[in-house]
Amino acid sequence: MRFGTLHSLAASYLRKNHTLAGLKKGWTILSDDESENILKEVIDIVSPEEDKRLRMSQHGKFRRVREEIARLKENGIGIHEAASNLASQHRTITPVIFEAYKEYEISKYRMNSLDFGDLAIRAVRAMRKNPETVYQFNICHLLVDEWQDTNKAQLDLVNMFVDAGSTLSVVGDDDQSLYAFRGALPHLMEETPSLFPKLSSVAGVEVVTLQTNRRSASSILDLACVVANQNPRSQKKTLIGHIGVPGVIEAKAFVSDRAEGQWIAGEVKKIVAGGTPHGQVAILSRNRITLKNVEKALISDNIPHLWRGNCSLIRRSVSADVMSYLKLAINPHLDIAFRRIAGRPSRGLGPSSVLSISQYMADTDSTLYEALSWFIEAEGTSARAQAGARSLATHIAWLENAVSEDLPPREIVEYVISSKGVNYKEWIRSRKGKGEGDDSLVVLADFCDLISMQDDLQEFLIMAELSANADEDSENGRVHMGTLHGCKGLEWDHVFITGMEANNFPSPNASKHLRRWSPFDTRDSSTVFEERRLLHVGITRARKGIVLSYTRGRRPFGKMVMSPESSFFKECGLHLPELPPVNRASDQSPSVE
Ligand SMILES: Nc1ncnc2c1ncn2[C@@H]1O[C@H](COP(=O)(O)OP(=O)(O)OP(=O)(O)O)[C@@H](O)[C@H]1O
Repeated sequence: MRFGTLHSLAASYLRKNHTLAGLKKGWTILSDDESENILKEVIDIVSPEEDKRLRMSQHGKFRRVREEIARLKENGIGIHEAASNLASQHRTITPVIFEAYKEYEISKYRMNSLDFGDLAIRAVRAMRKNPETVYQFNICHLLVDEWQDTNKAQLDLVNMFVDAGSTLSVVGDDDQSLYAFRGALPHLMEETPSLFPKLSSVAGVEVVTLQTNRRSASSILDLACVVANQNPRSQKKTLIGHIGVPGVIEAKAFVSDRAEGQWIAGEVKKIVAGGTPHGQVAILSRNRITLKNVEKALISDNIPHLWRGNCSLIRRSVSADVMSYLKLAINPHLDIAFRRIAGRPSRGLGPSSVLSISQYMADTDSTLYEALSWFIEAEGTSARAQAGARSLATHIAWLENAVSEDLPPREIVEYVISSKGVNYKEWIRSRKGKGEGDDSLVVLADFCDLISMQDDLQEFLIMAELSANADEDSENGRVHMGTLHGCKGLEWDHVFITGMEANNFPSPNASKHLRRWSPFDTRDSSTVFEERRLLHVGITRARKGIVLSYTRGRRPFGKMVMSPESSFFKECGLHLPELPPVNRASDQSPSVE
């Protein structure tokens, strides 16, 4: 039996069949930072000002192009399909976006690398051309959880196995579909029976509705159903509670975020004093920014807490440096990794040296690695830069050789960090307090510990990127803080949902955002359906108690912003206590509720 994500299934296929997918041995997955850096360079090449939708700040342009390319990939639209789309009468892609997409793909091709969005698309394309390869995995049954979050590219991947004779079970909940903005299809559960004609014609599709909930108290489930049933649906949602504890639902109103934070911190203390561990409490919000004051209150009250988010070991700067060396070891053409480590440790290769190496690379269509050899001999290269380039070239050659000789990953890392090789550790030590985190050496030790458990470098690099992209596990000894999007699949005894303001939740930007980014499935685009599903997910995380809180005046960025309460209170039939009239003094009061 094999376990994994659809991404990792596609990655395994590509490892086995890299040539069929147009990849060379040693291909690597780019981290999000690496893909972003490539895209930033692409933006400069493609004259985005020709697209009137892209007449905005540099950062705005970049974000928009990045998101449009991601959407195309999530919808299974590779560069070939994008070219057909551009040429068609009903095109949904603009010439500038297509050009950016193409340049981005060319850069990745040159670097023998893929981004996350490529995995399913590239595997499916190779499978379609070589159908016999689908049988390599010998999958007779496939079970996919969280099916409602599947995008078109992943659906195509699943379909390849189904077409090859595999049976399929999917588990999901349309009311927990939160990723339309990332390409998930909002009615996937409902439509699934019709999406697999092969299964329907052979054995039929059996739909099993799971209504018994063994997590939450009945009153909490009733509230969740009230929210879910506000959305149009073919069948009314009913959940039957099975745990025998009474649920507590509270709606709270505060004049200021400071008051809200202090109240929540006080409640957490009471809950913990009653014998519940910190790890059984979560404070969630539509946006991280509305949790700022809660965090301050938790810190002031010395309440241990944990932010969920992208803080994994793999994402730390030190790990990213060492990973770049490792990626270069198996793929010396990965320019983006090369650029990261050219000056880490510093070796006389400053930005201008890296720039001339890059220019040579662009002019001669070579890689940075090849350009390095040119740079060493080039006229005008300073002795210091020359020495730096020479030492770097020696290191890369050593690393390449180590991989071809199958040296264990731990020995390769040892070369990178120790004085017998790159001497990275010493450099990090010397940088303490000069831009590197104080705990960098600890992070480096943790990373080395992790690598010492690995046998296969390429597999490790692929899996490390995949796992760093996944959500982190919650830790039991700390109050969890995070966004509603990040809380899927988790559960706590007590949940606080803050920031229930009209200007925050439902997010006034949500429909605009969905309309812009879901050009392929616009059914939900002008609605708050997805925001309701988000609230539904938040409520169903709680076992025993849920608090929904509204704050009249917040200072998200220093300036006070006032807002009426979220329309969700009324929809839920929850009544808020009345607040005193607006007045500067009471708005600063820490304890008005
Ligand atoms: N048969 C059972 N008996 C007792 N407890 C159960 C049973 N099945 C599930 N549970 C408990 O119910 C809770 C929810 O289960 P689980 O996480 O599997 O549901 P889910 O449908 O995946 O939830 P969601 O998708 O909403 O996150 C868990 O605490 C789990 O331990």
